[in-house]
Amino acid sequence: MTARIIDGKTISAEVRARVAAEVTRLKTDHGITPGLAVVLVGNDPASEVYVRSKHKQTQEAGMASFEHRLPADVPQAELMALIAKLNADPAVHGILVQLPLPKGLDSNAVIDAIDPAKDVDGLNPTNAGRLASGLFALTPCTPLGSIIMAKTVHASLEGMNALVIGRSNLVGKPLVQLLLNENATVTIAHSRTRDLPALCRQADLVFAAVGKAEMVKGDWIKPGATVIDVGINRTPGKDGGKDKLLGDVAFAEAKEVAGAITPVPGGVGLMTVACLLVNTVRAACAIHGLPKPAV
Ligand SMILES: Nc1nc2c(c(=O)[nH]1)N[C@@H](CN(C=O)c1ccc(C(=O)N[C@@H](CCC(=O)O)C(=O)O)cc1)CN2
Ligand SMILES: [Mg+2]
Repeated sequence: MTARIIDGKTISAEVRARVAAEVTRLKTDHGITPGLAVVLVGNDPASEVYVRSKHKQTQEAGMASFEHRLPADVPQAELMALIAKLNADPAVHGILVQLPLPKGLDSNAVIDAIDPAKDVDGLNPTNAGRLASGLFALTPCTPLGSIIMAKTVHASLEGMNALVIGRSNLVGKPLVQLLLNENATVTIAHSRTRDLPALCRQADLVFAAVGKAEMVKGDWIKPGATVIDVGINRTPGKDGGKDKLLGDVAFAEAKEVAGAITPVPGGVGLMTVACLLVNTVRAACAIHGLPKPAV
């Protein structure tokens, strides 16, 4: 059996179209233009690409995009002052600080300083705690996108055995909470987990978010399982050729066993930016006291 490919390009385009329709409604019915501020510190090439893509897609959805670029040696106090300014700006409904920050800057302090109502990355401890408590929360974009992708295969995740490999604040931990909200039975695995292949073979849903190229092998996958690959591992191209992107799953092997699988590139990564737009619209509605939008 060859797995169905869960196509991030198509699914993210559908999400972005729904966001654009919601933005039109907010402008027409309420005179609100959702605004997203993205802060990029330093000039990490991958971060530059992601920030450009966020700017372009925010504008395409009809929202206001504010880009703030700071040098890698910016003092922490100056970055904190920018966050305070954005927190107070009524045109800004979402604030995102591109990660990782250059060495010497305290990203926890920065994330902590973002107004939870504008924290469209869902990383502020208030949003993390609210998500864990089952309350309305802005939730991290990659886990949100991963759930949307899994639900294109299974209308309900209730009762399914879900394995999350990785326990980062950006992906693994919030993904566990989102899966619990879907009534899945969740196991979280990490670098100290014993016999990961055996654990993986029991999972109906596998979410791989470890950051190790092709770590999850084809014979770890239960036949027919759904595999969501969150890994984006950049590996140098052969003979000085273009860099290659590899997921955390050995795709060629896994697709012969799985029922459905996301590719890398063209999978979850594309959902990250689409879900950022979703969160910005959700934040704008909540800030203006409007009901949760249909995105
Ligand atoms: N503040 C944040 N920083 C980072 C996040 C985040 O969610 N918030 N996630 C990643 C980077 N990221 C967005 O910021 C991101 C990663 C990947 C993609 C994407 O479109 N991937 C494509 C391939 C693109 C390429 O060629 O490099 C794909 O998978 O098909 C978008 C956004 C870390 N930092
Ligand atoms: Mg991400």
